[in-house]
Parts: sequence; structure tokens; C-alpha cells
Amino acid sequence: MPASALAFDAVTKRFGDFTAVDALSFAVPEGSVFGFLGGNGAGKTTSLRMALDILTPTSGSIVVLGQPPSRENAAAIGFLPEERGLYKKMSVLDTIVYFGRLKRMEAGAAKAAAMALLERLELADRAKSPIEKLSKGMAQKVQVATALVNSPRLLMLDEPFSGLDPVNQAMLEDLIAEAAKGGATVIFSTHVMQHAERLCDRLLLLARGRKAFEGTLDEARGALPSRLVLAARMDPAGLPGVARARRLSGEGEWQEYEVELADGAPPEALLAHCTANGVALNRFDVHRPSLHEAFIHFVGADPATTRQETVR
Ligand SMILES: Nc1ncnc2c1ncn2[C@@H]1O[C@H](COP(=O)(O)OP(=O)(O)OP(=O)(O)O)[C@@H](O)[C@H]1O
Repeated sequence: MPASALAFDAVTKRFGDFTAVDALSFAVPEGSVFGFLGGNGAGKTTSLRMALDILTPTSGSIVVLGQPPSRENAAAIGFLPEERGLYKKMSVLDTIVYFGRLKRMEAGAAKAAAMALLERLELADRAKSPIEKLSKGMAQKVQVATALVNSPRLLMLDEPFSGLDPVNQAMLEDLIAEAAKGGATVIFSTHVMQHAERLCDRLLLLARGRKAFEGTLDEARGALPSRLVLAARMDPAGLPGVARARRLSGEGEWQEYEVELADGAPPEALLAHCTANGVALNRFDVHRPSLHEAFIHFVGADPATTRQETVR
């Protein structure tokens, strides 16, 4: 097991009577890309703020890069806050260099890193523009650059994709993947499952401050049975591994069935059985559950419903 870049142990955060984060425990392995997923108000931002020592937990403990949250390891951390804010009059380049200097970089190194990032983000021609002359998406990219400038060991990005068009979202996905390849641990929050699906090694699903799931993408999707549609000449209900089969359509020789497999029965085993035993098929489509479907399974489509009510 690699060391954890971030670990929560039974962390609770209350604001008055309201519990925003409730006995939350999870660990982010060093060098991984970790998705922090949850609907609005799930507690993502509150959790990240506690990890950064902006908020103090009501109870429980947090370890960040081997120590309790404090400003001392700020130089090793890059942070993109949810509410974006940069000095409007400062130039793009000066802004990024300023953040690099805050992270104790030498002026020359900060400038070189800032220019390289601006090239990478296709903003080099805006280096001298004041922030106020940028579009919202461009300003967001500059803010991403402020989080990356010091090549942090730990990158925490709160909703990094919001406000970016699809091209820039893809660019940011590439940047995150590159940072991870270079050895950084990346934690990002989102409620868009597709980003997590493409990027994450592990993920945490939060629902109203509580952990609904922690694990790999495959584990999340594996919690739901695969949906299988096949066309056969015979009812597949009696075949090994088939829990239920429902006829969908078909006339004449070939009938289409939706097949529910028994828990843990892989679709490949059914296909191999049919091939070996001369069961003719002219369609065999496996639909693996998406992370979105897994999210609904764990969290419930309606945030007001409880987990018990929605888990099948
Ligand atoms: N300073 C505060 N005082 C009172 N309640 C707060 C405070 N900060 C957050 N909350 C509440 O805690 C809950 C969790 O908020 P948080 O911002 O962590 O959610 P989130 O998962 O980041 O949501 P979103 O996706 O909408 O940004 C919300 O109900 C919010 O209203």
C-alpha cells in the first residue's frame, strides 16, 4: 500500500446545528488521481478546505503529506479554490509568478514555469494582459496555472472543469494526467462523472456529508450488474449464470432477450458456454454500467432520498 497524500479519519464538520461533513474517513494514495464526487452541498468544498487548514474540523483528524493541515506545507500544495478570484489589474504573467513566489519559488524559476504553463494553456499571447480583460474561461485557466506553477506534490482542484468549454476541459484533463505522470497526487472535485471516468484511479462518492462509496472506478461500476442483450433461437433463462431473461422483441427464428446475470457471473463465461455448446447467437451486447449509473445506485438520483431507500 503506498503512503497516503491525504487521509481523513472520522472527520466531522458542523456549522451550528448543521452537519456538513459527517464522520468521513478516506485515504488518497500518493501519486494517484482521486475524484471527489458528490452533488451540490455534499461536502466536497468543506472537506478540501479542512485539508488546507482554511476550516478546522469539529472532530476527527486529517493528515496531509504526513502532517496535520497547516500552512507549513503550503509550498508543496497547489490549490484551485471553488470561488475564483484574482487581482483584476495584475497581468496574467505577474499573477502566476506572484503565486509561484508565494510558494517560495525563485523569481526566475517562477517566471520560466509561468511562461511554460501559458504556452501549454495557449495563453502565451495574453501574458501581458490584465486579468480583467480575459474571458471567464481564460481567467479560469490562469487560475489553474497559479495552482500548478510550483509543480506541487499535491494538487487539490475544486470543480476545475466548471466554466470551461469542451476544448479547454480536454486540455485541463491532459494537464491533470501529465501532473500525475510526473508523480503528483491530484484530488479534484466534480459532479460531472465523465471527467472522473476518464481520469481517476480512485474515487470517493459523497452524499450529504457521508461517504457513499470509496474505491476504484471498476469497483464502483462492478457494484451494478452488467446489462446484457442477446438474440437467440431459444430462451436463455436456463443457461448457466443467467438469473433472469426477459424477451424484448423479435419475430420468427431470432428473439431478443435482456439477460440479467447472477451475481458475479461474467458475460464472457456465458458467451463461452454458448459457443462450446452450439447455442446459436446473432447478437451479444454487454452494457457495462457507467459511473453515472453507479453514482445513482450509491447516492440516489434525488439527494433528498436516503441511501437505504435507493439501494437495490
Ligand atoms: N460557512 C458555512 N456556514 C454554514 N453552512 C455551510 C458553510 N459552508 C458550507 N456550508 C454548508 O455545508 C454543506 C456542504 O457545502 P459544500 O460547499 O462543502 O458542498 P459541495 O459538495 O462543495 O457543493 P457544491 O457542488 O454545490 O459546491 C452545504 O449544505 C452548505 O450550505
